[in-house]
Amino acid sequence: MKLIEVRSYEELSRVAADCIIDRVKSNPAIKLGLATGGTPVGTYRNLILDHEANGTAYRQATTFNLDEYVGLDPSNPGSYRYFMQERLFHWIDIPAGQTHVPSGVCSDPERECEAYEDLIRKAGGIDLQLLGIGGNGHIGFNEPGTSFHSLTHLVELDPSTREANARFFSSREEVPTHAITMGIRTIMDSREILLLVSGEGKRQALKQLLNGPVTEEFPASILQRHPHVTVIADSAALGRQRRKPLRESVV
Ligand SMILES: O=P(O)(O)OC[C@H]1O[C@](O)(CO)[C@@H](O)[C@@H]1O
Repeated sequence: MKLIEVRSYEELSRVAADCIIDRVKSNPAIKLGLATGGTPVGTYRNLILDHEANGTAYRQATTFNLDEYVGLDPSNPGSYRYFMQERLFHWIDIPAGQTHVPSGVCSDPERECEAYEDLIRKAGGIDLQLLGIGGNGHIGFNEPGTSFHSLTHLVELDPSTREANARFFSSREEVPTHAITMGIRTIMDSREILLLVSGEGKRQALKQLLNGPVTEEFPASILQRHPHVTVIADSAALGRQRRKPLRESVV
């Protein structure tokens, strides 16, 4: 894995956006895997600023989001479809039909999962997958114990994940109990992965990701086996201050 150490969340967001912009420019019909949560918000802000200032085009791009809460329709502000509309899709020139988020309100979740896998496969797979990491090592909504062979599936959320995501809802009880998520294998099949880690709260998870064993008890650890992963981590997550702006190393 390549590790890029940055000083701050702002720098992390700029570096991540620059990487995405670079890939979009060299492959305008790119298939992008996208993430939600607090971490990628600054990255999306930078993509929008760049689109406005430099006209980077997303007309030919296709996106696949990692996950969606079960029971929340796209008009619900807690849903990930709503999040993506507000934070990115509305502000760039990507056609709505080329943005994909699993449906949280389908009548048959199992079929929805299979259909989502099919969509990704028919698109030719994901070129670049953006990821955040949960404090317990989850990627997407793949909680500890998830099989490394899993494809898109229905999950019951860990209480710690519901607790961590309660900040996006008006009360803890409103956080859905289930979600549809790309599986670990779906994520690992991406040709390139960009993982963002920010803040003191992620320090332990980052340490385990970089130095721990590969185990299903810590889902993100499988990324050590992917041939093309870049981790961008800020000082707070690394637990050390950086005076110089950027440092790249192979870990
Ligand atoms: O960026 P955050 O809000 O810390 O979340 C980390 C991860 O947790 C999730 O929000 C799921 O709980 C992922 O979508 C995200 O990648």
